[in-house]
Amino acid sequence: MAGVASRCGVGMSQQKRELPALLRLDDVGASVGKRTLFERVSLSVEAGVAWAVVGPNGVGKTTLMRILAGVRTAEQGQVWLHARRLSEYTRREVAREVAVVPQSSSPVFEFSALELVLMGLHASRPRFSLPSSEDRQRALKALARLEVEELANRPVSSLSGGERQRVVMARALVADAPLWLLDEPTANLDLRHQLGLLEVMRQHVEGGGAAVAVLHDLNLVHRYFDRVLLLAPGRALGWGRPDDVLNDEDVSEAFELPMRRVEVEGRQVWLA
Ligand SMILES: Nc1ncnc2c1ncn2[C@@H]1O[C@H](COP(=O)(O)OP(=O)(O)OP(=O)(O)O)[C@@H](O)[C@H]1O
Repeated sequence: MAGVASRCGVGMSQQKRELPALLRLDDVGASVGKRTLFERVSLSVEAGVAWAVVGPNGVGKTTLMRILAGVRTAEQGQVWLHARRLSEYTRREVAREVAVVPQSSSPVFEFSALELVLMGLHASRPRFSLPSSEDRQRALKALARLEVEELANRPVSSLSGGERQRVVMARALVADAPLWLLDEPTANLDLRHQLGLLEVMRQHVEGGGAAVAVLHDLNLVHRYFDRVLLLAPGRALGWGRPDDVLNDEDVSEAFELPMRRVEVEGRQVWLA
């Protein structure tokens, strides 16, 4: 395996030098108790770029997303949002910059789908203000974009896993935050809706936003993501362009399973 540094050299700063980093990780590491999950991860999330985070169960993907969202402090290194340390922002300031789609969300209260989507607007509205009719139209449009408009008045607790996932994605869409953090956004979705959701993410990125998403399907990484971070138990194996980072040797090592990448009709496909 080549060293991490050689692959990190495929930094986006060389590719899109003109675009400022929204989020930057400097030598970031995380551990739980005495167990190191990963260390020395240094990368930039720039406008116009989608990053995927991949690796086996329990390797630290959600932990990393929590660090990027500012709800967990990294044991090592620094995270920068624009030019300031992420830790210096208030929660409300972070929410204006970062929209989060968590791995799974169980509603505590009986909100309707529309109310849940409207929560995406809270950070950019005066405190305790009621949503305007324009806000409601925006939220309905976001629900329609995710093909769940007809669920607007349904209690979120009554939705199926896949329906709820798309409603939560609509909340990110309406928030208008430049950076999206998506933790397994496709987990509960059938293939058509997985592709639809990733098209929505792509549109956000092409429009000058950025995204970081945890994914388990490596085939989708090649198709929808510009950069990937590959985590293995105890360390980050590499980060950079999917075609470089996701090689047979490193992917097999990370997942502790012999895996092979083949090309089918111009697409990269993984075989186990
Ligand atoms: N508060 C905690 N206390 C103890 N261990 C924790 C805590 N939070 C996370 N862990 C452990 O840290 C490891 C990484 O968890 P994390 O949720 O980041 O993994 P993941 O890569 O997202 O996994 P998955 O693919 O299963 O979602 C796991 O072994 C988890 O049990």
